[in-house]
Amino acid sequence: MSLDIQWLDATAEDFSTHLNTLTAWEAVSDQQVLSTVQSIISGVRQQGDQALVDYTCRFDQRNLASITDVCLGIETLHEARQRLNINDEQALVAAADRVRQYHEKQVQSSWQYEEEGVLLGQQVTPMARVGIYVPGGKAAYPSSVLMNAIPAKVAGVKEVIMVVPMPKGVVNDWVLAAAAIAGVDKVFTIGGAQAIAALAYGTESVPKVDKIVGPGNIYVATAKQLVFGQVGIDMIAGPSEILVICDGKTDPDWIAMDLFSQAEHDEDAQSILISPDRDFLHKVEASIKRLLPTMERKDLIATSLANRGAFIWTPDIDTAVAVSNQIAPEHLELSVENPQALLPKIQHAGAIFMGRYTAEALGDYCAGPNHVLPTSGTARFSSPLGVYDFQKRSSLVCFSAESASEIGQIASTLARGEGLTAHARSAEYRITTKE
Ligand SMILES: NC(=O)c1ccc[n+]([C@@H]2O[C@H](COP(=O)([O-])OP(=O)(O)OC[C@H]3O[C@@H](n4cnc5c(N)ncnc54)[C@H](O)[C@@H]3O)[C@@H](O)[C@H]2O)c1
Ligand SMILES: N[C@H](CO)Cc1c[nH]c[nH+]1
Ligand SMILES: [Zn+2]
Repeated sequence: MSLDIQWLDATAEDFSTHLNTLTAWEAVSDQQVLSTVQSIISGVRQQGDQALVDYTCRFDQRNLASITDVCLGIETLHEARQRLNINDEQALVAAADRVRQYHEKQVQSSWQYEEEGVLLGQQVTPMARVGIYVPGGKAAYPSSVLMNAIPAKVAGVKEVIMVVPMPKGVVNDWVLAAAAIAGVDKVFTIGGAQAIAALAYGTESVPKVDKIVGPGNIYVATAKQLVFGQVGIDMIAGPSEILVICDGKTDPDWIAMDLFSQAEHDEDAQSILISPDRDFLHKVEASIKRLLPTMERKDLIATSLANRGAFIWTPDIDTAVAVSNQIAPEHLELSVENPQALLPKIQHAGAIFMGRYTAEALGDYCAGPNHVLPTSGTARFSSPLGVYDFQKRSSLVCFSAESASEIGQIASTLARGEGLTAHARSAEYRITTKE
């Protein structure tokens, strides 16, 4: 099988240009996708359930009589769980337990403090109803059910509505069982932009939610970007990414398979290996050539590697880290002897996998941390999906008569400085003049 993958040299003059081309991915950059998504969103807003039925028949090749064919209640989820074999069910439960334990550490609590007649604080409350998008086009993702729903439930969200496309109407027991285990309240087997529009605006059957989280393809990402403001969103998650920094001493087959692990998600997934050892890069290339024909998704992997795969040679590990910081990858594997020593130098990465034994795939399923992570360089400013995404904060303010009088003077002065006399007088009513 022929292999088409870019080779880059970090010391070359045109390196940055190549790197920028390789790493650029933007949801709302494709005009055709944008106009398709806009028209789907307005279709759902105008025609509600009927539009959902029509789009789902068209895009997921389903034969639906009515919207009720895509609504699944809790009993259906539990029936799917019962159908799983015991080993598979136990693996899901074990993964869910690890994910829950990790996320319980993220819970933020309310706090208050008092100083001289003033009480100040922050009250933390869960969102009431959230929508989780679970991708289901090219593959089904029970692990994404756990990663999206568990933090919501740990945060205390009362109602978790899940949407997941079910191409050709093929029921995936894994996905439904994961929803049962994670405590999802309702499932609609719809996907793409139409599912996002339904959650954002509500239809006769799909309840409008406060926030939509979860990854998806370009239609999903574009739709999330367009409905933001109407509802909250977690992030715009693009195609999966892996960047491996290796000192050249890990088994090349392991690294080849780690690169495949993200390439097999999507034609636009990004898989990059950086090493200061040129011979090692060649060994990994040989491993890829040998192993690729053995892969079930060999064509998808080959396309992905050709589109956005790269071997990057750097003069040393520090330069490898600098290049990685420039890319800000979703997943960063530090396949080196002492990953702890590199940690302080890592500025941007969604998740950091430390040491030769820590395959990124463990993080995708059951390590504990969330696998919904910032992609496309957004790790520069955003973080993994977590309990904090489902909690919101209200400020608390309480003044005694004396403190209202004292601090009110400052408010009054500033309000008059802004020319806002109602503000000023509101504060002044509470100012008591001392005899
Ligand atoms: N970041 C993460 O945690 C994570 C986890 C799992 C998957 N992913 C990513 O999620 C993505 C999943 O994509 P997917 O396609 O498999 O599933 P998906 O569920 O995101 O998309 C499927 C839907 O796309 C819509 N669609 C497809 N073609 C269309 C067209 N021509 N016009 C209008 N709508 C169309 C359909 O409505 C369909 O239901 C991949 O990029 C994968 O890398 C990310
Ligand atoms: N690697 C994906 C996130 O980028 C998550 C996933 C789910 N299943 C397998 N992998
Ligand atoms: Zn993965």
